[in-house]
Amino acid sequence: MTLEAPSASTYTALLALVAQTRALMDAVVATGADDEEIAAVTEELRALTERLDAVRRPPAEVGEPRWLMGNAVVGAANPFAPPIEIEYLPGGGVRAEQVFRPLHEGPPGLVHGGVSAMVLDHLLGTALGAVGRGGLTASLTMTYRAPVPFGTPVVATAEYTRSEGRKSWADGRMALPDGTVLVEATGLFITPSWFPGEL
Ligand SMILES: CCCCC/C=C\C/C=C\C/C=C\C/C=C\CCCC(=O)SCCNC(=O)CCNC(=O)[C@H](O)C(C)(C)COP(=O)(O)OP(=O)(O)OC[C@H]1O[C@@H](n2cnc3c(N)ncnc32)[C@H](O)[C@@H]1OP(=O)(O)O
Repeated sequence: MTLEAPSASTYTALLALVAQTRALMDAVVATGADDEEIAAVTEELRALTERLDAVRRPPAEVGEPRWLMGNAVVGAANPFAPPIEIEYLPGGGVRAEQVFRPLHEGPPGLVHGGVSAMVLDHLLGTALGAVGRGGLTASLTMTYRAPVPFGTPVVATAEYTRSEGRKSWADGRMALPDGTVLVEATGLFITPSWFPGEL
Protein backbone atom coordinates (compact mmCIF):
# COMPACT_ATOMS: atom_id res chain seq x y z
CA MET A 1 0.00 0.00 0.00
CA THR A 2 1.34 3.43 -0.92
CA LEU A 3 0.38 6.05 1.58
CA GLU A 4 0.03 9.67 0.65
CA ALA A 5 2.95 11.84 1.68
CA PRO A 6 2.15 15.25 3.17
CA SER A 7 1.52 17.99 0.59
CA ALA A 8 4.37 20.38 -0.19
CA SER A 9 2.79 23.17 1.87
CA THR A 10 2.17 20.87 4.87
CA TYR A 11 5.76 19.64 4.59
CA THR A 12 7.06 23.24 4.58
CA ALA A 13 4.92 24.06 7.61
CA LEU A 14 6.20 20.91 9.33
CA LEU A 15 9.83 21.92 8.73
CA ALA A 16 9.20 25.25 10.46
CA LEU A 17 7.50 23.46 13.37
CA VAL A 18 10.42 21.05 13.69
CA ALA A 19 13.01 23.87 13.61
CA GLN A 20 11.11 25.67 16.37
CA THR A 21 10.82 22.45 18.39
CA ARG A 22 14.57 21.83 18.10
CA ALA A 23 15.17 25.37 19.39
CA LEU A 24 12.75 24.61 22.23
CA MET A 25 14.59 21.40 23.09
CA ASP A 26 17.92 23.24 23.15
CA ALA A 27 16.36 25.88 25.40
CA VAL A 28 14.92 23.23 27.76
CA VAL A 29 18.32 21.57 28.14
CA ALA A 30 20.00 24.86 29.03
CA THR A 31 17.31 26.93 30.76
CA GLY A 32 17.98 28.71 34.00
CA ALA A 33 14.41 30.01 34.32
CA ASP A 34 12.85 29.94 37.79
CA ASP A 35 10.27 27.36 38.89
CA GLU A 36 7.25 29.60 38.26
CA GLU A 37 8.33 30.35 34.71
CA ILE A 38 9.08 26.67 34.07
CA ALA A 39 5.60 25.71 35.34
CA ALA A 40 3.93 28.38 33.16
CA VAL A 41 5.79 27.26 30.03
CA THR A 42 4.96 23.62 30.83
CA GLU A 43 1.24 24.47 30.88
CA GLU A 44 1.46 26.23 27.51
CA LEU A 45 3.32 23.25 26.06
CA ARG A 46 0.66 20.87 27.38
CA ALA A 47 -1.99 22.77 25.40
CA LEU A 48 0.17 22.86 22.24
CA THR A 49 0.86 19.14 22.53
CA GLU A 50 -2.85 18.36 22.65
CA ARG A 51 -3.48 20.44 19.51
CA LEU A 52 -0.79 18.69 17.49
CA ASP A 53 -1.69 15.25 18.75
CA ALA A 54 -5.35 15.66 17.70
CA VAL A 55 -4.55 14.53 14.13
CA ARG A 56 -1.88 11.97 13.20
CA ARG A 57 -0.44 11.19 9.78
CA PRO A 58 -0.14 7.55 8.69
CA PRO A 59 3.22 5.83 9.23
CA ALA A 60 5.66 5.84 6.29
CA GLU A 61 6.62 2.68 4.41
CA VAL A 62 10.05 1.81 2.95
CA GLY A 63 10.70 3.65 -0.29
CA GLU A 64 7.62 5.88 -0.42
CA PRO A 65 8.17 9.64 -0.91
CA ARG A 66 9.78 11.16 2.18
CA TRP A 67 9.87 7.74 3.86
CA LEU A 68 12.70 8.91 6.14
CA MET A 69 11.02 12.12 7.30
CA GLY A 70 10.39 10.63 10.75
CA ASN A 71 13.84 9.05 11.00
CA ALA A 72 15.75 9.66 14.25
CA VAL A 73 18.98 10.60 12.42
CA VAL A 74 18.00 12.29 9.14
CA GLY A 75 14.29 12.93 9.61
CA ALA A 76 13.32 16.44 8.55
CA ALA A 77 10.10 16.00 10.54
CA ASN A 78 11.77 14.55 13.62
CA PRO A 79 12.93 17.16 16.17
CA PHE A 80 15.05 14.49 17.90
CA ALA A 81 17.14 14.06 14.70
CA PRO A 82 20.26 16.29 14.80
CA PRO A 83 19.48 16.22 11.70
CA ILE A 84 22.31 14.80 9.60
CA GLU A 85 22.53 15.72 5.91
CA ILE A 86 24.17 12.92 3.96
CA GLU A 87 26.26 13.51 0.86
CA TYR A 88 26.84 10.66 -1.62
CA LEU A 89 30.50 10.63 -2.64
CA PRO A 90 31.41 10.14 -6.31
CA GLY A 91 33.71 7.16 -5.63
CA GLY A 92 31.10 5.41 -3.45
CA GLY A 93 30.64 5.97 0.27
CA VAL A 94 28.82 8.68 2.13
CA ARG A 95 29.79 11.73 4.18
CA ALA A 96 28.03 13.95 6.69
CA GLU A 97 29.31 17.02 8.49
CA GLN A 98 27.62 17.79 11.77
CA VAL A 99 27.82 20.19 14.69
CA PHE A 100 26.41 18.38 17.71
CA ARG A 101 24.58 20.38 20.38
CA PRO A 102 24.25 20.17 24.17
CA LEU A 103 21.07 18.20 23.47
CA HIS A 104 23.40 15.32 22.51
CA GLU A 105 25.44 15.43 25.70
CA GLY A 106 26.82 12.34 27.41
CA PRO A 107 29.67 13.13 29.79
CA PRO A 108 29.50 16.87 30.54
CA GLY A 109 30.75 18.82 27.52
CA LEU A 110 30.99 15.76 25.26
CA VAL A 111 28.71 13.95 22.84
CA HIS A 112 26.97 10.80 24.16
CA GLY A 113 28.52 7.60 22.80
CA GLY A 114 25.07 6.28 21.93
CA VAL A 115 24.45 9.32 19.76
CA SER A 116 27.71 8.67 17.88
CA ALA A 117 26.65 5.04 17.45
CA MET A 118 23.22 6.06 16.19
CA VAL A 119 24.66 8.44 13.61
CA LEU A 120 27.28 5.97 12.41
CA ASP A 121 24.75 3.13 12.30
CA HIS A 122 22.62 5.19 9.97
CA LEU A 123 25.58 6.24 7.86
CA LEU A 124 26.76 2.63 7.45
CA GLY A 125 23.21 1.61 6.48
CA THR A 126 23.03 4.42 3.96
CA ALA A 127 26.40 3.49 2.44
CA LEU A 128 25.04 -0.02 1.91
CA GLY A 129 21.74 1.30 0.54
CA ALA A 130 23.76 3.38 -1.95
CA VAL A 131 25.21 0.20 -3.47
CA GLY A 132 21.91 -1.68 -3.43
CA ARG A 133 22.74 -3.69 -0.30
CA GLY A 134 20.29 -2.09 2.17
CA GLY A 135 19.31 -4.02 5.28
CA LEU A 136 18.73 -3.96 8.99
CA THR A 137 21.59 -3.68 11.46
CA ALA A 138 22.44 -7.13 12.83
CA SER A 139 25.55 -6.03 14.73
CA LEU A 140 27.41 -2.82 15.26
CA THR A 141 30.89 -2.56 16.77
CA MET A 142 32.08 0.81 18.04
CA THR A 143 35.61 1.87 18.95
CA TYR A 144 35.78 5.17 20.82
CA ARG A 145 39.28 6.62 20.43
CA ALA A 146 38.76 10.22 21.57
CA PRO A 147 35.80 12.21 22.91
CA VAL A 148 33.46 13.76 20.34
CA PRO A 149 32.99 17.48 21.04
CA PHE A 150 29.82 19.45 20.53
CA GLY A 151 29.72 23.00 19.14
CA THR A 152 32.40 22.29 16.56
CA PRO A 153 32.16 20.46 13.20
CA VAL A 154 32.66 16.70 13.09
CA VAL A 155 32.92 14.76 9.83
CA ALA A 156 31.42 11.26 9.54
CA THR A 157 32.10 8.98 6.59
CA ALA A 158 31.17 5.39 5.74
CA GLU A 159 31.56 2.90 2.96
CA TYR A 160 30.49 -0.58 1.85
CA THR A 161 33.16 -3.21 2.37
CA ARG A 162 31.80 -6.65 1.39
CA SER A 163 28.81 -9.00 1.09
CA GLU A 164 27.98 -12.68 1.56
CA GLY A 165 24.47 -13.51 0.42
CA ARG A 166 22.02 -11.33 2.35
CA LYS A 167 24.77 -10.16 4.73
CA SER A 168 26.75 -6.99 4.03
CA TRP A 169 29.37 -5.09 6.00
CA ALA A 170 30.27 -1.42 6.11
CA ASP A 171 32.90 0.63 7.91
CA GLY A 172 32.65 4.19 9.13
CA ARG A 173 34.22 6.76 11.37
CA MET A 174 33.84 10.23 12.86
CA ALA A 175 36.75 12.61 12.70
CA LEU A 176 37.66 16.22 13.30
CA PRO A 177 37.98 18.32 10.12
CA ASP A 178 41.80 17.88 10.35
CA GLY A 179 41.35 14.09 10.01
CA THR A 180 41.85 13.12 13.67
CA VAL A 181 39.70 10.00 14.10
CA LEU A 182 37.42 10.07 17.16
CA VAL A 183 35.15 7.04 16.69
CA GLU A 184 35.22 4.01 14.39
CA ALA A 185 32.34 1.71 13.55
CA THR A 186 31.91 -1.51 11.67
CA GLY A 187 28.53 -3.05 11.07
CA LEU A 188 26.85 -6.15 9.71
CA PHE A 189 23.55 -5.47 7.96
CA ILE A 190 21.17 -8.17 6.76
CA THR A 191 18.57 -7.81 4.05
CA PRO A 192 15.66 -9.59 5.77
CA SER A 193 14.32 -12.71 4.08
CA TRP A 194 10.86 -11.09 4.06
CA PHE A 195 12.08 -8.01 2.17
CA PRO A 196 10.44 -8.18 -1.27
CA GLY A 197 12.68 -6.54 -3.83
CA GLU A 198 15.36 -4.09 -4.77
CA LEU A 199 16.47 -1.68 -2.04
C1 LIG B 1 14.41 -4.04 5.08
C2 LIG B 1 14.49 -2.59 5.26
C3 LIG B 1 15.70 -2.02 4.64
C4 LIG B 1 15.75 -0.56 4.89
C5 LIG B 1 16.99 0.06 4.23
C6 LIG B 1 16.79 0.19 2.82
C7 LIG B 1 17.53 0.93 2.01
C8 LIG B 1 18.61 1.79 2.49
C9 LIG B 1 18.60 3.05 1.74
C10 LIG B 1 18.92 4.21 2.31
C11 LIG B 1 19.36 4.28 3.70
C12 LIG B 1 18.23 4.54 4.58
C13 LIG B 1 18.26 4.30 5.87
C14 LIG B 1 19.45 3.77 6.55
C15 LIG B 1 19.26 2.37 6.82
C16 LIG B 1 19.58 1.79 7.96
C17 LIG B 1 20.17 2.49 9.10
C18 LIG B 1 19.46 2.17 10.37
C19 LIG B 1 19.51 0.73 10.62
C20 LIG B 1 18.68 0.33 11.79
O1 LIG B 1 18.56 0.99 12.75
S1 LIG B 1 17.91 -1.15 11.64
C21 LIG B 1 17.08 -1.37 13.22
C22 LIG B 1 17.86 -2.21 14.18
N1 LIG B 1 17.97 -3.57 13.71
C23 LIG B 1 16.95 -4.43 13.77
O2 LIG B 1 15.86 -4.12 14.22
C24 LIG B 1 17.22 -5.85 13.28
C25 LIG B 1 16.47 -6.86 14.10
N2 LIG B 1 16.81 -8.18 13.65
C26 LIG B 1 16.20 -8.74 12.58
O3 LIG B 1 15.22 -8.21 12.02
C27 LIG B 1 16.75 -10.02 12.11
O4 LIG B 1 17.42 -10.69 13.12
C28 LIG B 1 17.72 -9.86 10.88
C29 LIG B 1 16.95 -9.23 9.70
C30 LIG B 1 18.92 -9.00 11.25
C31 LIG B 1 18.20 -11.24 10.47
O5 LIG B 1 17.06 -12.04 10.36
P1 LIG B 1 16.96 -13.17 9.25
O6 LIG B 1 15.73 -13.97 9.55
O7 LIG B 1 17.10 -12.60 7.90
O8 LIG B 1 18.25 -13.99 9.62
P2 LIG B 1 18.58 -15.50 9.35
O9 LIG B 1 18.34 -16.27 10.61
O10 LIG B 1 17.88 -15.97 8.09
O11 LIG B 1 20.16 -15.45 9.12
C32 LIG B 1 20.73 -15.03 7.90
C33 LIG B 1 22.23 -15.09 8.11
O12 LIG B 1 22.61 -13.98 8.94
C34 LIG B 1 23.23 -14.46 10.16
N3 LIG B 1 22.81 -13.61 11.26
C35 LIG B 1 21.54 -13.30 11.59
N4 LIG B 1 21.53 -12.42 12.59
C36 LIG B 1 22.82 -12.18 12.91
C37 LIG B 1 23.44 -11.36 13.85
N5 LIG B 1 22.74 -10.58 14.68
N6 LIG B 1 24.78 -11.34 13.89
C38 LIG B 1 25.52 -12.10 13.06
N7 LIG B 1 24.97 -12.89 12.11
C39 LIG B 1 23.64 -12.94 12.05
C40 LIG B 1 22.79 -15.90 10.29
O13 LIG B 1 23.69 -16.67 11.04
C41 LIG B 1 22.73 -16.32 8.84
O14 LIG B 1 24.05 -16.55 8.38
P3 LIG B 1 24.39 -17.73 7.35
O15 LIG B 1 23.56 -17.44 6.09
O16 LIG B 1 25.87 -17.61 7.12
O17 LIG B 1 23.97 -18.98 8.02
